[in-house]
Amino acid sequence: VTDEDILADQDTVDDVVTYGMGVQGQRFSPMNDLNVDNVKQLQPVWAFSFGGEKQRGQESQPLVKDGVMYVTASYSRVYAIDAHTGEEIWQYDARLPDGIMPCCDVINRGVAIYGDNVFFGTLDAKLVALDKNTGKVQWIKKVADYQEGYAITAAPIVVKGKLITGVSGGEFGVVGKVEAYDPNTGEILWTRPTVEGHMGYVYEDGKKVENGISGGEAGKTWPGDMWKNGGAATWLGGTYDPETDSLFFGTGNPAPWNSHLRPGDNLFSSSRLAIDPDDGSIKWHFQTTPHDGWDYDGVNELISFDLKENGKTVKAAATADRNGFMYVLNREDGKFIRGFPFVNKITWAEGLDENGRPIFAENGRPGNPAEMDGKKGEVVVAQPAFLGGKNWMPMAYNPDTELFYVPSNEWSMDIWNEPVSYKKGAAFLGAGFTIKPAHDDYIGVLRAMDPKTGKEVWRYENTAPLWGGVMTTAGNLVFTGTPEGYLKAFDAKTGKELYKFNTGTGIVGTPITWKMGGEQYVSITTGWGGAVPLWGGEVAKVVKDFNQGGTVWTFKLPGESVAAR
Ligand SMILES: O=C(O)c1cc(C(=O)O)c2c(n1)C(=O)C(=O)c1cc(C(=O)O)[nH]c1-2
Ligand SMILES: [Ca+2]
Repeated sequence: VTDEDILADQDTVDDVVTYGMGVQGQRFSPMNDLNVDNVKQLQPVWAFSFGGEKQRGQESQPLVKDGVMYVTASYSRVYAIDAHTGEEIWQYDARLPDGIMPCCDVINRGVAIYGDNVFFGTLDAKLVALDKNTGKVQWIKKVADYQEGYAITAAPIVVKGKLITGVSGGEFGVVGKVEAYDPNTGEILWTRPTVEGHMGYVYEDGKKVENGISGGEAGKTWPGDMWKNGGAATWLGGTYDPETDSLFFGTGNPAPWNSHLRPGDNLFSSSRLAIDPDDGSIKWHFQTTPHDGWDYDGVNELISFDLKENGKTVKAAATADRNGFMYVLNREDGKFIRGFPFVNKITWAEGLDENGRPIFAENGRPGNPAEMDGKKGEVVVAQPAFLGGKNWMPMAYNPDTELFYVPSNEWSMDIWNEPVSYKKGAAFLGAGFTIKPAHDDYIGVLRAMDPKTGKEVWRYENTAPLWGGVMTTAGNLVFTGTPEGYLKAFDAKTGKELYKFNTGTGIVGTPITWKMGGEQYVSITTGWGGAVPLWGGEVAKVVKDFNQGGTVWTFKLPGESVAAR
């Protein structure tokens, strides 16, 4: 796999070599062999079990290259599978220490591929390079200290010959960062901390050279020393826009959750960052939730697209935030074009100002314990819940319909603050919460959103929270999976449900499609898990009976039973 293969991924149908089905992350396939007229006939061709006794939370998006599928599973495992037959080629199991601390289940979202190697990040915060033909380890590199609470759950990406990763750990007061490594050797090339005050570095011939303090200096938007454990984890990885030569990484919650301990905007938490892939410099930032007090991590993917409006084409990008607002930005400079709610109710803000900054609602923030009995601050009911109007599960953009397909949820939480102080490797929250459904009969809403009007064009309501990614195609289709276990397909223009198939366990994975032997295939990982059953409060009671398991399913239209080799 070359840089050219990676940059062409959204247009080439024979393989899927990037997380996002293209570096811009649109998750759009130009194929229409499979379409609204024939999708009803879609049938499984094989299913591959991840096996093992401890499978859960399969959030991986598979990659496919030269008839081989590369997919990760929980507990930092990788499989290479013959994409024609579903037979295993090799398996790699990372040896994890006992003390790993992923906040939100033992998940992994996928591999990157470059040259003859596949790469992935582990729950003990390492990058691993494996020979794509044999699964043999090429190198292993420690990215951060898991004992401080660091982990890696995102798929890395390869941009301009560099392997780029984010880190998890916002709930433990780590310092978020984005880093680039040499894919051939595993040597670090640059590091960019995402909390104001920390120094970035580039490495020249093995020498560590200062490359500027993030935000210029410490203490501008943080009180005292709070920036030293400020969170802003880059835990969902990033996208890349070749036209502006920018990496787009989101940053998670500031630490601790209790916002009364850190008055100020707390840069660069709950933000989107445009980063120079050559040296890790920050080109611009857009903060969705300044002084976040609700765990509204700003990590959700920023998808580049051409916004055609008033006879002009703007290089735009859009993101649907945990905080309930969807944002359309100019991706050249990060300027706010427009923003609008994509969920039914937002309690913490009254709206956005002309720069996209939230207008905080009075009494929307959980209270300060210091103003109560010192043990627990005033409880507020906040919507969306911290699990978000949308969480990690990627949306998709279809340039034919010019709509975004957003997997979203409607729920609220009781949230309160408590005193807390930083202790290495311990949860750094200073908050408690209980999540509650917002409606009697559904939580999940797959919605088609128009980035020009901010209007919802169609919606599909799902009983359980939606926690899987979305894909759209030139066949006028939208695919996603449900925790109830169904792979579903909808008409991209109308939202009419056209297809469903019960995979037997809840889906929190992300579908892909590719062509092999002249036929269009669709694959998705299945296996219930992720943050909802762990942190979902009253929602977790509703979803606790979904079976776990772990399988990758592959589908195509009836025809030859096994594609021509
Ligand atoms: O701040 C962080 O470092 C961090 C990391 C992760 C993660 O790595 O999965 C999640 C979250 N936060 C988080 O707040 C969250 O709601 C969440 C849901 C999930 C999931 O995969 O279901 N991961 C994470
Ligand atoms: Ca978080």
